[in-house]
Amino acid sequence: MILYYSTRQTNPKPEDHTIFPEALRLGLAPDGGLYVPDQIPKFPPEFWENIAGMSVSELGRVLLRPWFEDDLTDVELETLVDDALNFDAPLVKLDERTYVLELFHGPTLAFKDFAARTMGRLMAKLLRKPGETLHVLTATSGDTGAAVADGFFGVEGIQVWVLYPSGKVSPLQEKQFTTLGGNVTALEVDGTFDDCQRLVKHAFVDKKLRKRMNLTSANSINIGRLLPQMVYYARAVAQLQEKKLSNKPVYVVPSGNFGNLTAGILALHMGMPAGGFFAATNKNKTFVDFLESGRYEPRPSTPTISNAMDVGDPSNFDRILDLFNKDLDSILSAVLADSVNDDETRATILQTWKDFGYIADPHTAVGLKAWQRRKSEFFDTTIAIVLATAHPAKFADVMPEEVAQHIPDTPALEKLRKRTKQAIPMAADFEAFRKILLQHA
Ligand SMILES: Cc1ncc(COP(=O)(O)O)c(C=O)c1O
Ligand SMILES: N[C@@H](CCOP(=O)(O)O)C(=O)O
Repeated sequence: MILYYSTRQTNPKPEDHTIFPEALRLGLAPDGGLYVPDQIPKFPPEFWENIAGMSVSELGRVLLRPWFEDDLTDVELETLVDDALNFDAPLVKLDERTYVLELFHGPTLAFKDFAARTMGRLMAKLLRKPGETLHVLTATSGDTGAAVADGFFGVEGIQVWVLYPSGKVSPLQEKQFTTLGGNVTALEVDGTFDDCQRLVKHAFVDKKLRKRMNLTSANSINIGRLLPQMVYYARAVAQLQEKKLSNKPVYVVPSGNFGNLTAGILALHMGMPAGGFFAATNKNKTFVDFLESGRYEPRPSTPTISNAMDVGDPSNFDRILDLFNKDLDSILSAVLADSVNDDETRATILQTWKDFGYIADPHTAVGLKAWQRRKSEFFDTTIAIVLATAHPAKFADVMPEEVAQHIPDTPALEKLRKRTKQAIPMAADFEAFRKILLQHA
């Protein structure tokens, strides 16, 4: 049975472990650490070599099976996964060595849909109790809020709170989580994304609040978010086989809170073939500096045009350390990192359009630029899979006009433009947050 312990436990004893539904419910461990699994099921090379033709949901059924052995029957898991993961992640070729894995074909047009839809269904199945409300706290720099709002909207017994930094998300992202109403309440925080994340984390260690309210988190601090994110990495492997390409690509991951990268590393531990991981950040480069200096020095985030990655203190850092037994050399043997500024991001969007007729959103462009700059450090046969984390239509306002004008219509987003924003303004102050929450306890 897979059990979970907190990253803050150096030598976890049996009583420090918890089962999946409890880790899902608590979100953050009571000591403020992140839950990590005490073992990772491994699939043999023959499995990974023979997955051509498997869809996202077929891969989800197989890969997630060992993780939920004690929580869901085969039929329950299949139904849940088929319903949640009902869209593809196409692998698109740019040149001989560069492919993009498009993760934006879900309802809110960003990679968060894979996990938010699966997690919403897991919470509804495993955590809801008749007559009780489960309060789902979510800090967002744009996309998580949208995916969680969509994935949890109208689910009975669940109240979603989305905290976002005022003026620091794109207009369409904001509309995605401020116009639904119902069980989704948006809190517009006068501060940065890091402030939003701090307020959410504080709520989980506030004993009074926890006693009065059934709280959980839909951010990547919750282990329930990361397990489903492994599935699209496997879909990339399947497509490499379909295209008869090298089975050991480098995965270039545009990174902010490092949930996406952590999910890739979990997949690696499950036996997924990979030539390595490449974390691409914008100017918020706490992790890049850590790999260079060995010192983790979080700092306030600064705004960029790849706003969803504006994170100065990435949540999943401790999980990455844990997955590599806190050994910097082991991390360095599997993970490279680089930082890309806004001018380089804009230039890459333009160049990618000119060279390949491909429209990359600013987050994907950060990944493309990092790969272009460092690809000479890899064998000439190494190919990169750059994770395309969002649809460009969400960020048209900050993209070069010559490219933005070619973004295809996205009816789902167009409809949003006419909707009216509803958000409660809030100072970046825990007492203010607690007061609002307690009014709904
Ligand atoms: C479009 C986009 N790209 C990249 C990221 C960074 O992902 P992660 O926080 O998992 O590192 C985010 C936000 O999470 C995002 O919304
Ligand atoms: N980039 C994210 C920030 C929250 O990250 P998460 O992966 O921890 O939910 C966003 O778009 O909201």
